[in-house]
Amino acid sequence: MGLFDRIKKAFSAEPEKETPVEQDQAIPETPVESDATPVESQTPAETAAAEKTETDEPASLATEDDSETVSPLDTPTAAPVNSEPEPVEASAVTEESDAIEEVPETEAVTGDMQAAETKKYDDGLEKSRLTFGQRLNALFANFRSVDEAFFDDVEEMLIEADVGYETAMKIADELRDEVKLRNVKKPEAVSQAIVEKLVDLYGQEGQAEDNQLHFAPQGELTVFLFVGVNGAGKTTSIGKFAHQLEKAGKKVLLAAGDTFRAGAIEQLQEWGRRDNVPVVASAAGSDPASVVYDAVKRAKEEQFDILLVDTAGRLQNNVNLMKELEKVKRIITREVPAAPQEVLLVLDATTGQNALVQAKQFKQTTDVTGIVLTKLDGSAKGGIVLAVRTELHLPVKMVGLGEQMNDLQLFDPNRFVYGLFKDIIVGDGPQKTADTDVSQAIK
Ligand SMILES: Nc1nc2c(ncn2[C@@H]2O[C@H](COP(=O)(O)OP(=O)(O)OP(=O)(O)O)[C@@H](O)[C@H]2O)c(=O)[nH]1
Repeated sequence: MGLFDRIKKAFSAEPEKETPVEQDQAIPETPVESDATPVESQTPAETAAAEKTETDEPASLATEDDSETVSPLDTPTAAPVNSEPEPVEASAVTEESDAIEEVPETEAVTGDMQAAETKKYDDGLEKSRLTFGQRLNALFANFRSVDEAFFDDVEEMLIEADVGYETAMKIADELRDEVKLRNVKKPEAVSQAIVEKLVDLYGQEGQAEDNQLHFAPQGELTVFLFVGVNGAGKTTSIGKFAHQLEKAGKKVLLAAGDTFRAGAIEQLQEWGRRDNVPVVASAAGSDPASVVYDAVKRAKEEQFDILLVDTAGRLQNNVNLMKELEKVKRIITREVPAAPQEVLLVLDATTGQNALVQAKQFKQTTDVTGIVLTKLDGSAKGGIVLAVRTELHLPVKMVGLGEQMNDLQLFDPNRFVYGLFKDIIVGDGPQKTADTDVSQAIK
């Protein structure tokens, strides 16, 4: 089954209707507990309600009390529920009780959380979705037949949607073959074929594996280095990420490696206060490598789990700043040979093709392991994810889908594609999915 079929199946499934267990029987009323779970106790119903009203504060205004939200990254390795299922009332157990076992409460809880995550993607991608939808509509408004002029229009539409030139050509070429093969003539069938092609591109080259974040084994220090141009969202992403790691029970330390801009140090320190996470910082203008050295030393001595390193915004073509970045990286590796586990390039999705150019040059000069694509919520250029993926072969590991503390999400291609094309993909809207990648991210 191809990725596209899997997505359609996942999102059009109606599991509730088939089970004899009522939703409130499947989900226990009592607060869930787990020794392994540092997340505040919360009933799944509360979790769902909180997610529904989506009252979590904007990242810029966040306080320490954000207990109403549970994001995927809040989900630690262990499921946030008792491993012992709540007993189901005798009256609810019928001869169909086999089916009850097929819907364990853990799955129901996970389903609620997954629905909330899907909603974040849907909301965050609204602008891009509208753009794609409008472009497809415009394309088919003057549709006469599937001829060369039509394929030229398709190419143009895809380029405008920021999927990248190479990707646009590739899709248009494959579409020509597909249309011939299937003998497709109707606009709906052609538009479906376009979406299928886009979706298939995500499925290629092991996307499911390498968009994972890599952490050091338990008990060892993980270091993530954040790089990118000014204003891309590095500091904000670190702040959001630290918040989620901390809530997942990790001991997190931040390093204010952006010593170039005094405001950046203060900004990170402010995040440290909100997240209740310590920050290693030095005066503006000091050597970033020495700040990072101090941070690694402290992280090792005090047995922190994760160190997140902020760096100064730099243009990818500034040789000196790029050398400085290499020095920072060398120091980390000298002190912790397996680190940094991730060098995350933060890109601002609203900059479209410019983000692609930046990524190309950073990739040439630094060992970037993945992309954090921010501000997708403010961008109509969601197609850029495709371009980064197919033209640079760099995995998108996290996406910024809004200004809330929990709007930094692990990148999930299924949710992303659905969020982008849900108006076109045939289905009943977001339902439970079997995807558990997110909870596996934090080790
Ligand atoms: N809407 C939205 N805004 C975001 C997102 N991520 C970051 N921002 C905003 O983008 C702006 C810049 O973010 P910073 O974190 O300061 O960027 P930076 O890369 O650290 O910038 P320098 O410190 O100048 O290098 C801030 O106003 C953030 O609130 C996102 O996913 N969505």
